[in-house]
Amino acid sequence: MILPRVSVFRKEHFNAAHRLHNPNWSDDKNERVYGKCNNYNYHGHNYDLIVQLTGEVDPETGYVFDMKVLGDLIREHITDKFDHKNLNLDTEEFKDLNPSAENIAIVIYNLLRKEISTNLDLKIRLYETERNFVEYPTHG
Ligand SMILES: Nc1nc2c(c(=O)[nH]1)N=C([C@H](O)[C@H](O)COP(=O)(O)OP(=O)(O)OP(=O)(O)O)CN2
Repeated sequence: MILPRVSVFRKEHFNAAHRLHNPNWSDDKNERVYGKCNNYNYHGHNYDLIVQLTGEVDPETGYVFDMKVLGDLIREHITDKFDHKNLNLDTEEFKDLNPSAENIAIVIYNLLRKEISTNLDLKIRLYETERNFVEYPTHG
């Protein structure tokens, strides 16, 4: 029997500070490429995170995945780690990784992927501002 596949979404939120900076470049080049995002003393964003899971609807529960449990997983593995943190200074993940929206989405994906069955496709959408957002991965 072919079971219908549905996507479920959970939205969470965290605030964090960061600085976009490439240590292999001169200060001038960093300023030219990243502009105000290279501010020496960091700057903050209100990140909106949308986690998408896609899979078959379990005929017994009617669920693809319990969205309450998904919220708990995101809080435990993502927002408790990054909320109200300076990503460059306070987190292991971005010690040597530029905390662009793209890299933050990849890090979040890799942290959550370990927690969720591979029967489910996982996709991350991260809003850095109301107008700037990224998705990872680009397929699935
Ligand atoms: N590919 C990427 N481009 C940019 C990133 C990024 O992570 N990946 N980050 C930034 C800035 O950190 C931040 O997003 C601010 O960008 P900006 O466009 O200035 O922010 P707003 O949308 O709030 O401002 P507007 O007034 O709409 O310009 C930049 N680029």
